[in-house]
Amino acid sequence: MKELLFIVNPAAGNGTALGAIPLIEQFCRQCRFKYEITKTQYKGHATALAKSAISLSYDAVVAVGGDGTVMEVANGLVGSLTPLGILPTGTGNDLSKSLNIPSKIDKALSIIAYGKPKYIDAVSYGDGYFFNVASVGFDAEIARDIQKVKRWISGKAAYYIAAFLKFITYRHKDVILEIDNTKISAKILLFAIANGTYYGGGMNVNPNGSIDDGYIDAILITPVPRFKFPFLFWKFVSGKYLDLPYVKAYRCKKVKIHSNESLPVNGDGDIIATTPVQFSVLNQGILVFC
Ligand SMILES: Nc1ncnc2c1ncn2[C@@H]1O[C@H](COP(=O)(O)OP(=O)(O)OP(=O)(O)O)[C@@H](O)[C@H]1O
Repeated sequence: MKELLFIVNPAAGNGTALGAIPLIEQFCRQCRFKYEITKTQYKGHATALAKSAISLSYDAVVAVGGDGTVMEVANGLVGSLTPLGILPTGTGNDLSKSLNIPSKIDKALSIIAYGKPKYIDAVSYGDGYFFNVASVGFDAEIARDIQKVKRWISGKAAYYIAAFLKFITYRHKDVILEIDNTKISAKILLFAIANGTYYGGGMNVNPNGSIDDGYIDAILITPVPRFKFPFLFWKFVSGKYLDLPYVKAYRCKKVKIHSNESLPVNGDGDIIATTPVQFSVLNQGILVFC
């Protein structure tokens, strides 16, 4: 008989995660699983809850929420033998998309109930780990500004408004990148450090990436004329942009980013740091049902 712990973020997906609780209970009763459901009370709580669950030998600790919740739970489990389960009930759910976890709750629950966990890589940024995609530049500034927009508007509309405002106001940034042993000075539209493939609500940033190969894909996008944005945006969303003259991709183990200006760093949809920042890949960092 399986024993599962569900960590539910009541704030995720405008209440979608909370709405999943009756389905979780019904599913676990039908499968005759032992289960516990606990709700987070504050930002960061999920990491503490997951950490203290490691010694209790659950068959899985399940993050019920969006990318932020998953990152917090995963940070509590990284390096342990306790597998992570994911019920994608947030606004973005990009890591789930990178891992092919279905968005329907009953199907995602079946993967945890009947699937086998596999190792994926984690990427350290000093204070913790991210598991999908980090970035600096255009999209990281949107991730920062979205918090202000959310005071007035919730959900995806907040993202579209923050993105539109950034499109009008963005100034390209000067950075120095150290990608393994190669040093590059560049002006960037954005620079992505990708472990998974999808981010920003389903954009295919890293079409050739693999989340379990022991490598990071570093993707440098240099300035693009503003009038070309709409055309390139479509290419970016569909993952058909790596051969454009503005784009260079590197497969590596370590990345450092320096800049004169302190720049926000987005990791799995949240601001996790500011520059300077250093990333390194941890191969087989966490077990996940996917
Ligand atoms: N009880 C809580 N109250 C408020 N915020 C919380 C609570 N528990 C966790 N959080 C925070 O909620 C944030 C959003 O969570 P998550 O990303 O899972 O949901 P989301 O709906 O996908 O949000 P986003 O719009 O960021 O994608 C996380 O940064 C997390 O730290």
